[in-house]
Amino acid sequence: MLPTEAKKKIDELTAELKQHNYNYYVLAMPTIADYDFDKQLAELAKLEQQFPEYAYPDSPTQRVGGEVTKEFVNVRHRWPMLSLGNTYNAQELLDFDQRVRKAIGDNLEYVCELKFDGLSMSLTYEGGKLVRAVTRGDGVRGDDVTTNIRTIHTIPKQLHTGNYPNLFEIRGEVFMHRKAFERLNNERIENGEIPYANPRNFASGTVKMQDSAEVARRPLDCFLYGLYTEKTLFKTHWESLEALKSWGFHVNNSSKLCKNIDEVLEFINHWDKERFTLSYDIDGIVIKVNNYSQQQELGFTAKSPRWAISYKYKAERVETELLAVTYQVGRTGAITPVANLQPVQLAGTTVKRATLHNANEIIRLDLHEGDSVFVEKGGEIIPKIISVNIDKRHQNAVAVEYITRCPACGAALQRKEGEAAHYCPNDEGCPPQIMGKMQHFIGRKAMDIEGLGGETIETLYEKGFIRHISDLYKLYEHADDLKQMERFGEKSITNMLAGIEKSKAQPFEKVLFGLGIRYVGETVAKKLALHFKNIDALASATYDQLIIAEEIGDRIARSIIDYFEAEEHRDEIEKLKKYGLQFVIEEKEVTLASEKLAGKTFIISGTFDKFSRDELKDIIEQNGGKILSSISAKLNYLVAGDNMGPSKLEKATKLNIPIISDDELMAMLG
Ligand SMILES: NC(=O)c1ccc[n+]([C@@H]2O[C@H](COP(=O)([O-])OP(=O)(O)OC[C@H]3O[C@@H](n4cnc5c(N)ncnc54)[C@H](O)[C@@H]3O)[C@@H](O)[C@H]2O)c1
Ligand SMILES: [Zn+2]
Repeated sequence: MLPTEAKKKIDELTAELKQHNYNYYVLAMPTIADYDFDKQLAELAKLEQQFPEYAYPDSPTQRVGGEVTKEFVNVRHRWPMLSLGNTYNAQELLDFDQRVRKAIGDNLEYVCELKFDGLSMSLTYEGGKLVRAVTRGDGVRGDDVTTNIRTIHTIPKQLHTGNYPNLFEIRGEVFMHRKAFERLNNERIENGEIPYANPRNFASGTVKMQDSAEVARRPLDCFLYGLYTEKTLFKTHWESLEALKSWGFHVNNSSKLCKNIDEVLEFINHWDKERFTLSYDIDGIVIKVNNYSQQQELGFTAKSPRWAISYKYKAERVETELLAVTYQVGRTGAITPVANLQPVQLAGTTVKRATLHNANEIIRLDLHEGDSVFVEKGGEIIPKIISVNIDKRHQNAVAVEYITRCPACGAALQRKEGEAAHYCPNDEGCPPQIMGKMQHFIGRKAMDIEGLGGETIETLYEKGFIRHISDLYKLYEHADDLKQMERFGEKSITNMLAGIEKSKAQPFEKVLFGLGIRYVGETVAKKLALHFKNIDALASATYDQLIIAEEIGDRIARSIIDYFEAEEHRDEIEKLKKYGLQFVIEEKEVTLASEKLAGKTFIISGTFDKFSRDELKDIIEQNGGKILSSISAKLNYLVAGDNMGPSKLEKATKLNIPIISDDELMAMLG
């Protein structure tokens, strides 16, 4: 290669890889597969070796890829947080083993660990208390995300007495279990938000949120895998892992001590198949030299330790043809472009469609009609188009152009500031939105109406029988007309009407979820119902009153206020009330355990290690106490846990209200 060519290529690759690092670490929305990223990085490293005069000192080959953000206080790491070299095949691993043995001799052991696919976190403990949690950032400095990390139940906030040093740092991986990911991602899809591609991105996006109440709603977990102390306490990594377990840390039990590289390869092969049985994603195996003094001898490169390496599993990928791009309109009006593909086998299933997320994705792929595309389904649950095979593009192929009007109702699409999705604004007149809302309402998790399915809703809508949710409850007036219709037997009509009648008994929380208020998923609806007890209290709640409720943050509070401001929503609720739906929570009979808190009022805020907020609330009420909905001079006690919002704290302090812990509350009960 000519030097001028090399320089151009180095410039290009450097710029491109930096952008990918930003997408991956800061936005948590990567646009290229890890495998391709690593291939490009290796290409750049090779060119830099041949033409060192053109290499940039801050090249992505020399630095950890992340950065610190402006939203958090940034903290310098006592020990830099590095990356890991990676390999994708056995030969590269054997080369690693050769290099290691050349440097330290043949007398060595390896520890093999699962490579959890999340984001690394550094935790500092002082006197057994968690004092700080910091992201890797650029490796030298990271973001202080302590309040968010405190919401993770498996991270101890206070260690039991033990023989741990007074000050130490421990590192691990924060991740999200696949089940939680699916549940929350489905909620996002239902709410018309853009889903995350995989649990890693979801976890990474969550840790960087400003709203700790929202973080608490998204269950994260953490495995710890590294101890850092001023004085070396143990001879080997394996011993330190054992100690971490005994101090109460969540250490993964699959790790294995291996005598040689053959045992390492065996471990890798074993987990290549077994990894799908885990409840979380791993993207490979980490291999570490066990002995600390040997680690020291091997040392570090600018970016990663020489005593460790990762073996990464490849995601399965196939090539197929793009048949057409179609557009779906969700119940919230969000438009989702979908790639319809020539059916192809991938990871054990037939793939016919892949999501394209939004207009940006089509631009990123530079998608043209009839393109041949690479589709992947690795840790990702939703198949995704990774890239286009440009070599196979037809001459004169036309670029795919995003629609400007709603495919269902023709309204001009809108795009909100800062959002990637386009919306159809015509929520009162756009058929898929109206039907989508009704389908959501009758669904199993909402009103669970027997004898009425999604397709029937479509037919009833098309025939003009229903326009709003409330119309379902006057359907019986049309029983005779319905029986005249094709495909509807007398029996099925009777069943359907009975199902609708029965749904009037569904509890308030289900009705509330069924209304389809943006961001009010199943869990949030439950919390709101418990807290506000009835729809009128919820509808008239102020912003301050809303964010006091458990798990309700800024975003949800605003959405609720918007919803109840709309007159058509209030009218609809009045109609549903008249039909006899439940808009008040069913009060459980409370048997008083004691009268010790009689006449006293409480507000519970923050998160607690030993109790959920609902449990504390029950305890207070069972002992005669009362829960208030907002901080005022009438309040006797604020029970505060971790992560209490600063505004609440300020208000309580101003009003001179005693702030007590859960332990102090228990002490009041004797
Ligand atoms: N697709 C993209 O756009 C894009 C962009 C940047 C980076 N990436 C991917 O990220 C990788 C680089 O990221 P990286 O620097 O975080 O390196 P890495 O993820 O390959 O390896 C280092 C990390 O592994 C994690 N880890 C998990 N389990 C571990 C264990 N048991 N012991 C020690 N560490 C463990 C730690 O968080 C550590 O920081 C690249 O190889 C690439 O695949 C992708
Ligand atoms: Zn429309």
